[in-house]
Amino acid sequence: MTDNRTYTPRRAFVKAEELSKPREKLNLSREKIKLDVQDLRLQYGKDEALKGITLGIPEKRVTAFIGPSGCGKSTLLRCFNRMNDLVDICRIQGKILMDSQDIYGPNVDVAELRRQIGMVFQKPNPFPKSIYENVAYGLRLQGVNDRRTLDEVVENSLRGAALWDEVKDRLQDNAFGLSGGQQQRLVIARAIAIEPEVLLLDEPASALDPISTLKIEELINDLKTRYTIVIVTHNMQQAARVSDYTAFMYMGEMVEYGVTNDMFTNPKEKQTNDYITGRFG
Ligand SMILES: Nc1ncnc2c1ncn2[C@@H]1O[C@H](COP(=O)(O)OP(=O)(O)OP(=O)(O)O)[C@@H](O)[C@H]1O
Repeated sequence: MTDNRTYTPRRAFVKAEELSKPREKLNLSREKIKLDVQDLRLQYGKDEALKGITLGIPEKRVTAFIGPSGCGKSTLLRCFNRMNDLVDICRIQGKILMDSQDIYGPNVDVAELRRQIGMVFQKPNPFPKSIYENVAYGLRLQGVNDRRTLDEVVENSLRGAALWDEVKDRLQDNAFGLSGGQQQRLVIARAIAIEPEVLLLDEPASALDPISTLKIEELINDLKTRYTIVIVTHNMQQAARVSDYTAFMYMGEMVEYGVTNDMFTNPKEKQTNDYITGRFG
C-alpha cells in the first residue's frame, strides 16, 4: 500500500489540546464490536468505490471516517443502513454483521434495520410539521398515538438532543422556524425518539456555524454513552475532538484504523500522515 522506508512523521494540524481526553485507555481489541465489516466491496456500475474494507465498529463509541473527497466515506456509511439499496447501479459483495447477524441476509427487514440504525445528513431535513410532530413522527408510524406516551418521548428525545430548553414553549411551531443548528438537533431528537442502536452522522455539522457545531460535538459526546456512533467528517479537528476511533480512507481502501489520539499523534502509514498534516486532500 505505502512505501514507508523514507517516512518521517510530520506534526499534524491537530493540536494536542484538541484531542479528546478519553476517560479510559482505549484498545480496539478489547471492545465489543457492534458492526463487523468483512471484505466489503462496492461498485457503482463499473466503478469500484469500496475495495475490500474490513473493520469492526465498537459499541457505544464514536468512530470517525476521514479521508479526501470521493474516497468512499459516505458510501461505506450508507452500507450500514442499506441506503445503497436505493441506488440501481450499486453492487455489493462481502459482509456486514450487526451483533453477529448479516444485515444483507435474505430475511432482513430493511425498514426495521433502518429503525435500529438511524441516520443524520449534512443538511438538516426536518419535516414540514411542528417541532412536536417531527419528534413524534417515528412513533406515530409505529402506531403509537397515546398522548402521554408521545409527550414523554418527545420531551426525553428533545432533552437527549440538548434542545428541550430552547423549544419547550413552542412545541407546536413549525420546525422550519428553528435555526440550522437547532434543526439539526431536532433531526437528532427525531432519530433517537425511536431508540436506535446505531447513529450514522454524515458530516452533521458541515452546514452549521461554529457555535452550533460545538453544540453538536458536545451532543455527540453525550450520546455515545447510549448509542454506537459513526461519523463522516471532512474536519480533522472535529474527528480528533469527538471520536474515540478513526478510520482513514483513501481511494476506496481503508489505509489505517485505530485509536483517534494515536492516529493524530503517531500515524503508522505515510498516507495518513500526509493527509492529517494537510499535504493532500
Ligand atoms: N450514487 C452514486 N452513483 C455513482 N457513483 C457514486 C454514487 N455515490 C458515490 N459515487 C462515487 O463513489 C465514490 C465515493 O463517493 P463517496 O460519496 O462515498 O465519497 P466520500 O469520501 O464520502 O466523498 P465526499 O467527502 O466528497 O462526500 C466517488 O467516486 C463517487 O463519485
